[in-house]
Amino acid sequence: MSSIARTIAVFCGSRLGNDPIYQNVAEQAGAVLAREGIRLVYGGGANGLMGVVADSVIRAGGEVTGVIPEFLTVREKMHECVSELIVTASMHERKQIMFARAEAFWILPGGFGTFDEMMEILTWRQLERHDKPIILVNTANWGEAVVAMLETAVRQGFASEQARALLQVVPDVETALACSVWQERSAPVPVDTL
Ligand SMILES: Nc1ncnc2c1ncn2[C@@H]1O[C@H](COP(=O)(O)O)[C@@H](O)[C@H]1O
Repeated sequence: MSSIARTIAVFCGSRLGNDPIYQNVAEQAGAVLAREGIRLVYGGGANGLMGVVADSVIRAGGEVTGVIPEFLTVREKMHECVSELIVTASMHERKQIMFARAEAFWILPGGFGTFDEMMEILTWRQLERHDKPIILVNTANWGEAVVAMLETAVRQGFASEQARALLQVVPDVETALACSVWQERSAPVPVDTL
């Protein structure tokens, strides 16, 4: 059975970026998730766009799960007001929990950490460890360079067109929502096989 995801992981920056348009999209993402009754799973911080998305969901009465490694609780200012906060022993445990709980992934503007999270979830899909939608919201074309990198790999013969197509690139959050269709599985991939 396919339906819109009930829990969506958002990967985005722990900084705000230098254009208010990035904060706007983070606020919109939170508002849309809350409006649709979709739980947000995210990195658990109060800083940057991560904090903006979480605050926006909370303000609109939605549900938020934050997942943060113990060593980042100070540096990324652990969010105190989320519905559920999971403090993990490591970054790997954080990623596994976010992966297991989410039924779709939205990539919003961010930096190196966001790129890492996107590439990992994308390569897990390339390796057929899951079939959850991965959607990059390309606000103000912020993702141009990362998409160009993927397309260069295809041109150079290091990746297939099919693998490139696993990342959906959309202009806005409403389109991301429409693409967040997930096929329910009776047996999800166990996270310890990743
Ligand atoms: N290597 C990493 N793996 C997973 N997550 C990471 C890594 N480095 C940083 N992060 C987290 O990603 C978000 C966003 O980071 P930005 O660099 O601001 O995009 C943040 O929670 C980092 O802890």
